[in-house]
Amino acid sequence: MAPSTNVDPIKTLDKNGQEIKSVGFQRFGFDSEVPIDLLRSLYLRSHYVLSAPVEQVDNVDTKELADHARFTQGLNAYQSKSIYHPETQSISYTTLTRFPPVKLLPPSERKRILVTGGAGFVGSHLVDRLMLLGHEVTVLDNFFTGSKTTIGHWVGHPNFEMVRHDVVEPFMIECDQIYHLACPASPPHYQFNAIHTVKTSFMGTLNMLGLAKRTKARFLISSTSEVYGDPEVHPQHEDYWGHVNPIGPRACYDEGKRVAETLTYGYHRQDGVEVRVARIFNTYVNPHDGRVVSNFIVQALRGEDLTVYGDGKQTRSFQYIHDLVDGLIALMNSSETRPVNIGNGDEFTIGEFAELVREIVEKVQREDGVVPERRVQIVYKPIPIDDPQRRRPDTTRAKESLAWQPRWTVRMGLEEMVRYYKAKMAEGSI
Ligand SMILES: O=C(O)[C@H]1O[C@H](OP(=O)(O)OP(=O)(O)OC[C@H]2O[C@@H](n3ccc(=O)[nH]c3=O)[C@H](O)[C@@H]2O)[C@H](O)[C@@H](O)[C@@H]1O
Repeated sequence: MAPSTNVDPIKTLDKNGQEIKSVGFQRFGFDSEVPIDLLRSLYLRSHYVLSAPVEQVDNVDTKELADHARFTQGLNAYQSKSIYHPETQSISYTTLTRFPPVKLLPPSERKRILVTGGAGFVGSHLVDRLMLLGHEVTVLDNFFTGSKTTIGHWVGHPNFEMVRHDVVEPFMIECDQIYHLACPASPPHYQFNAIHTVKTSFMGTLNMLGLAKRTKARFLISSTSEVYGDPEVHPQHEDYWGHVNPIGPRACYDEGKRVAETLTYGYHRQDGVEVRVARIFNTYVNPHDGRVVSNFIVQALRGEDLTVYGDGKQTRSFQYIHDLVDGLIALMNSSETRPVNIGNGDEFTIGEFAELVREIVEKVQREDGVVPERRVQIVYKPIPIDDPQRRRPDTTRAKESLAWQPRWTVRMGLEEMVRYYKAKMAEGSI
């Protein structure tokens, strides 16, 4: 059952019109470069579901195959296709018997890397990269917002381990590096159980710092632009102390991350733990996330109106996941111990962003010959409490200390994301 090849694969061009064929780089003695096509082939891997009635499993809809082929471009040998049977609402999973090639590193270069929250959106993309680069990766996740399907394609690989574990409880393992990403990050998710969110930030970070201290592992925490709150300084530089409401509905996350940073520097000063602090700014995310990028794309693809909260004049600056993963790996392997903003400086009002998503979805639909029944509209809903009014990172420090700057414009990233969401919709998983 070979995927259709008579479709034009998507191509992403950089700011100079050159096709982007790989992500990552070699810096600070750590090689993080992998082909982008290989990464794309992983995204759809365990979701690679085709619809077919039970009796027709060998003859599935080629339109779905075409949508997948368009996104993944190749590497069919490593794809597995599960089958969804609509009439019985059941799924026949296919598990992988062959993994994509990973680098063979000498033991002296192969690191044992722990990724907490490794089944989340950022975590799973980081895990893909670290695995392809030949490291030994252990994922800890409680699967509250993360999902096994994001990293299922590595289960069984000799370099990979996945453990269901909540970081609020201690965890013992030997490791060289810890990427501590575990914490729900979407406002509806982190407000769902505010106390557990604070506990995750405090107890989780305490436990992982304790582990770093015992093993002498280098510790990187994913902090957030939310430590700046509703900022009075624009753009936000790392030296700005922030403007956070300590008792509002967002406080469980904002204050949680602030105390997590406090703990991190406590262990650094008192116990000499090697620490790295990444303050991550808005990043494109998975469907069902509840944040603005996924809401708008899914709404536009479904032909539903785009919901702008408030008057849409509040601003955000969006970065693509590959840039973020590049930034995290560069920071981990650099000698920078101060907090570093990782984000894209292209600032949009949410109203402008809604229009951009609508325009890009329309462009993709035109390319695919889809004629929507009507043009989706932009509708306005109440603004959430304490919603920050302006947000844009000052990334001077990342540029100077890590030689890092974003490669993906918002438009490039959005086009790829729309294609990805479309492929997932075609298989029925959105
Ligand atoms: O990524 C960040 O830097 C941080 O900010 C996010 O918070 P926020 O920027 O408010 O994320 P969204 O929920 O995506 O909202 C962005 C803006 O779009 C608006 N929005 C959101 C969703 C929607 O359907 N429509 C809409 O207009 C929100 O009101 C807000 O003004 C999250 O709290 C954190 O994941 C993260 O650490």
